[in-house]
Amino acid sequence: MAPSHPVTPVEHAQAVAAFLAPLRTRIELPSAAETMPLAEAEGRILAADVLSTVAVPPFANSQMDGYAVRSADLASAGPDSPVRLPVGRTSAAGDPIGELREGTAAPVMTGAPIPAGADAVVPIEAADPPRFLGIGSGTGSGSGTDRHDVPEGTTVAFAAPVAPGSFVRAAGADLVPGAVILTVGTRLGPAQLGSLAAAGIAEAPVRPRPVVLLLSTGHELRPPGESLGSGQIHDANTASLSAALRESGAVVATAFAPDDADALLAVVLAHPEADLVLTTGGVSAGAFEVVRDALEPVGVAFGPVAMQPGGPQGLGIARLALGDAVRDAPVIAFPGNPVSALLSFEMFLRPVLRGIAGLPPRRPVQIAPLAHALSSPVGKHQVRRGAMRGDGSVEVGAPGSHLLHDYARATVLVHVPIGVDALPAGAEVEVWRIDE
Ligand SMILES: Nc1nc2c(c(=O)[nH]1)N[C@H]1C(S)=C(S)[C@@H](COP(=O)(O)OP(=O)(O)OC[C@H]3O[C@@H](n4cnc5c(N)ncnc54)[C@H](O)[C@@H]3O)O[C@H]1N2
Ligand code: MOO
Repeated sequence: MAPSHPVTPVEHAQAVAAFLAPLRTRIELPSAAETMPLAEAEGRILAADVLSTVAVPPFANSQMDGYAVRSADLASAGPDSPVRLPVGRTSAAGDPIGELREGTAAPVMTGAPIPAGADAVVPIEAADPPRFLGIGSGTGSGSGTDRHDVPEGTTVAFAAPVAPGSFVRAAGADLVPGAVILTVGTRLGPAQLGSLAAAGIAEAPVRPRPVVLLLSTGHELRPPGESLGSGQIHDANTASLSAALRESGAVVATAFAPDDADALLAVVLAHPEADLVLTTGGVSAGAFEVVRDALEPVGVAFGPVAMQPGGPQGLGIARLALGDAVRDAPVIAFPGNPVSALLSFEMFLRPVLRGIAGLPPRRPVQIAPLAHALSSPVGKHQVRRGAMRGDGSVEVGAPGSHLLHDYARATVLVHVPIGVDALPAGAEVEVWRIDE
């Protein structure tokens, strides 16, 4: 970034994406893959194609509760000339594959193997009688026992022919052995995890997630839950940015650094696992700018972005001395005001992290008319928090970068571009939905 004159938010977003490109490349290396049990793989990205070694389903099975038949046996069946067949042995889900004797019909339940020799299923509703008699666990033949055989002499009639293959789910219909189940880069959601499980796969190769050290700075901060002394406030950024980072697929470590440059560097050095250090606070023009003081001399550039809130930003590799060795720590520095910090995340970091995580990088965008007039600093891209009204217009809240509660109630972010100093009611603005 250019530290002396403001860059546009678009330019800074591109700079952040370029800055994190090496991290993305590293994460996407096949050799970086981790093997993860399915139960822990939700939301992760596949690091390699996954192939099936088995057929799914593994055997031909019935799509309906009914009778497995040879379709040829019913060729002459009609309303006036029903075909009556002796009832053979039942096939229930979980039974081994049986065999259908020629000229018989075998009760078959949904998901049960089609007996060898059968090529079609007639649903029970189309049989006469249209219900199973003398089989199952409710037949009174003794508690807990399932009856698979009907009494000798039982028959069933069919009043229509059946096409070969009717209601038969073929072996391998979902997956054949050797088929690619999912390709590299696929995000593992419910259907993907289920499909892997159906193919008997218990663990998957996934890409590592970026580890972000989130570092809040400022003597005035106390964790929520603690009482405040004079001049102190509760730390909001750790909560908001931790959630934002996790929602975008990152693993978060949190730390706090007081307003002391050496202490801040020590915290960074104590977290070698971090792929990225994200700081909040201590970057503007005050006399106690700990982030700037600590990191500017070791390589991080600070400067204004023409955005409001979120103007002061920092970006760069901090080269830190570690005994005789050095450690390069990629750093992104956000301003401390809670709205500024969260909007900085929204504009600069969220799209990149979500791209790495296989998530849609952009918010849903729409154009909406303003419910009322507003003003904006002409040299800055202003991002206001707003809410959609029932009539489709957008009501815009106050611009202050300390008004986090307003943000919490907002449903949209309202964008007022550089070069605009005022807009009348009814003017059309770009809004990003944040309520999904
Ligand atoms: N003379 C100037 N003053 C300021 C300028 C400027 O250009 N010239 N820029 C203003 C803008 S814009 C912003 S944004 C802030 C940025 O300040 P810092 O990043 O240095 O942040 P701090 O001074 O540490 O804090 C600002 C504000 O936010 C509160 N804060 C900080 N961290 C947290 C947290 N984790 N949770 C809740 N609140 C936090 C802090 O108490 C301050 O009130 O500078 C302006 N000033
Ligand atoms: O740019 Mo600051 O982020 O407005 O409060």
